[in-house]
Amino acid sequence: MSRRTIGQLRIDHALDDFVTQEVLPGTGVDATRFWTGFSEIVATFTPKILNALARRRLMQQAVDQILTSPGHDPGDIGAQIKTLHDVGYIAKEPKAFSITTTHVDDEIARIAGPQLVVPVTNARYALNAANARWGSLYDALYGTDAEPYTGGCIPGAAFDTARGDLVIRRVRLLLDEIMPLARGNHADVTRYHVTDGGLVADFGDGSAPAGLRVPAQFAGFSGPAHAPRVVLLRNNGLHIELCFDRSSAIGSRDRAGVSDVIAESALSTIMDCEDSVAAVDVEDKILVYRNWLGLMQGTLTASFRKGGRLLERRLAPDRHYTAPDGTTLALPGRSLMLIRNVGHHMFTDAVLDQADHPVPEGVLDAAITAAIGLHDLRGGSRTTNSRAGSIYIVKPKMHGPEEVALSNALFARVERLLDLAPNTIKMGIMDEERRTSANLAACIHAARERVVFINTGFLDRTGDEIHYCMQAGPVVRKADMRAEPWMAAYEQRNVAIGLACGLKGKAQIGKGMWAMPDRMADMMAQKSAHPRAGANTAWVPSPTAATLHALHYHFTDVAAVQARLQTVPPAPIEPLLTLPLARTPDWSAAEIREELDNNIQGILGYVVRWVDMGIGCSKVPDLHDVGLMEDRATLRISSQHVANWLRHAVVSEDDVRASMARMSSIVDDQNRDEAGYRPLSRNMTGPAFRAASDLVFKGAVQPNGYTEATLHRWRRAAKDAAPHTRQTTPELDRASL
Ligand SMILES: CC(=O)SCCNC(=O)CCNC(=O)[C@H](O)C(C)(C)COP(=O)(O)OP(=O)(O)OC[C@H]1O[C@@H](n2cnc3c(N)ncnc32)[C@H](O)[C@@H]1OP(=O)(O)O
Ligand SMILES: O=CC(=O)O
Ligand SMILES: [Mg+2]
Repeated sequence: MSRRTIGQLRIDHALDDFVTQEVLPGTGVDATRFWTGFSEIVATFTPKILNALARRRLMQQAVDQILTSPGHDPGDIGAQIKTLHDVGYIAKEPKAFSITTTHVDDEIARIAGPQLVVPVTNARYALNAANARWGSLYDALYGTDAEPYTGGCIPGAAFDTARGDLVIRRVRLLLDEIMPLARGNHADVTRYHVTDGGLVADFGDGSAPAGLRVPAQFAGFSGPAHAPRVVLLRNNGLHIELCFDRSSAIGSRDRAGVSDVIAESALSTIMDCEDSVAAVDVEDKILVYRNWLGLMQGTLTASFRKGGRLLERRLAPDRHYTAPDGTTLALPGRSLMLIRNVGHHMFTDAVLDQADHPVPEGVLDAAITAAIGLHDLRGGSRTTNSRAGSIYIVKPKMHGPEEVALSNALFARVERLLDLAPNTIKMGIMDEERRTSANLAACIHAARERVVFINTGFLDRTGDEIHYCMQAGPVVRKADMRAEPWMAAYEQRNVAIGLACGLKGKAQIGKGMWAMPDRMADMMAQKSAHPRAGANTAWVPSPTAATLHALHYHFTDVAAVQARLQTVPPAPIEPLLTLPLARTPDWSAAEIREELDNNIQGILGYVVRWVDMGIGCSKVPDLHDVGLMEDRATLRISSQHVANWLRHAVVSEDDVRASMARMSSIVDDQNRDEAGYRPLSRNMTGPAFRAASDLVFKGAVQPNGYTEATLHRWRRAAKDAAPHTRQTTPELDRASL
């Protein structure tokens, strides 16, 4: 790896070339200034980050001491809280305050709706996610189990007319509920048209035409007023398009000629450089940054073959309509994009410091992803991302207010490097570590001028909870975790503290991921709870899930819910700190084996694709064949769970090894059609298997139970052994045609 020396740093040549030749031109920042400034930032922030990591270790040591001290009663929360205050785990609460963040886009501050997350390394998926601002309700209902229909939907099968009719009826009923006519039903309409700036529905039976019950829900149209191609409706700030085409297969069978109903879906998307990607070296980091650059310049494309056809995907244009008053109305064609950087605990050898040590990766991410954001801010992009002039960075895995303050200082320093006005770089704070939940108001206070979201990342949060009580005793089964007192307190407090800190109307209060991408009926039943709990966004794993989850925000006016909740105080801290320990473990041998197999199968199924193929987010079928979204956070939970049960002898090392052997065959079977897959059961000394072993057998001593160090080490070993095992890149997509 050849390097260029600038200031105190030695920068990988490929990264330097990428930054100098691709990122910086057009930003007004020259390369020497960028790298020299970056070198100063590294010199300032590396010791601070190392201190923060040392403090995490000291904190866990103090916790271990508390939890294992003779006579310690895990049920005595009062005593624990006192000690946690003494060791500084619980910080001083700030006085009442309101955040002062400005220049926030409507998608974050004012409109409630789904947030999509996508691995930014996959250009095809990333483009799909950006374009998921708009999605077909017909397709989402027809193509999933959200609309129960005994016939099912078989991918690739001929169109099932009965199922299609059911979907169309369902959508009309939805419209009757959220955008009703003043009289009659949408199902009976034979023609929609625009007269005198209002929407008119004819019924074709001689009865009088009807307008909308709430005429202001008519937001615009395109095409001729007497026969629009599109009618645009709006409810709770979210739009729905009725599309008309009597010559299309669907429209020709429809009384009113409706060919599709398109819902505004993913209002925002998190382009992820963190837990859903496998980026272990400079080559991978450049792929991450190059895709983000393509998104911020509006030039990213991906070519691939689908259904026998060659497709090229690019960013969707904005959408234009005639407003009811005759003026032109433009709506964004794409999700508002945020970028999730890595946490403070990651280091990258893409750049080495004066002691030849890898530099903090979060510092590199902050500088480069913000520099890339300049293309959007300075008008150098073919498409616009932030209309409010902000760059949105999501910062994960911060432990407590000092670490938020550290990120805040880092962002401020990057702003100076890039000549940005203070607080142009906004911060999303993942509430996903225990010390952040316990001090949430202080965390928000530490970034009060730039915070744009708090979000319950319950997956990492569960992993951290298990790691926290590693020494205290065996934890409950994974599926029982959600019923533990800490979880309810965590979710309620996040909303209540967010509202108390003035996030309403300025920022997002978000809920976590739906991790069963194929179970859309279950998602529809359960995720409606998120807006009802006062969250103005919640994570979804796919564009289809975004379109369906958007419906929840039509039924619940989150602004009204938040106004109501504003007087509800946060739950006390005691339940939040109640450990999820199995009080009198009485699991049968079969239950223990089932729990172990379930965890090991998830670990192996995810890790083999990560390490051997560089795929950071996978849908892994569980033992009941339910596809689960697995990423590094779900891996953290499973590996910590096994490590905890090993630590407390619920399972033995032999049990774990036997489970790993059994589950290897199952995972091999699940991947039998995957090109280039190397069976685990025939490769038990290979890097994937060894990574999985390290994750469980060394899990108790991994700082905070993080999986990154182990995954990176073994992925690098796999790449060294077989350098062709690359993750999907646009180039490879093209090459594989
Ligand atoms: C705890 C946390 O940190 S959670 C955050 C990290 N998690 C994520 O980012 C989840 C992202 N989701 C994903 O990566 C995927 O949805 C998976 C891996 C879970 C499932 O992927 P697949 O098995 O390929 O999905 P499936 O076959 O059902 O659908 C594929 C199609 O959906 C699209 N798609 C699926 N997920 C996404 C997504 N998140 N964004 C954009 N498009 C997506 C694909 O582009 C593809 O469409 P295309 O063929 O037109 O390009
Ligand atoms: O990042 C999200 C989580 O749940 O963890
Ligand atoms: Mg997380």
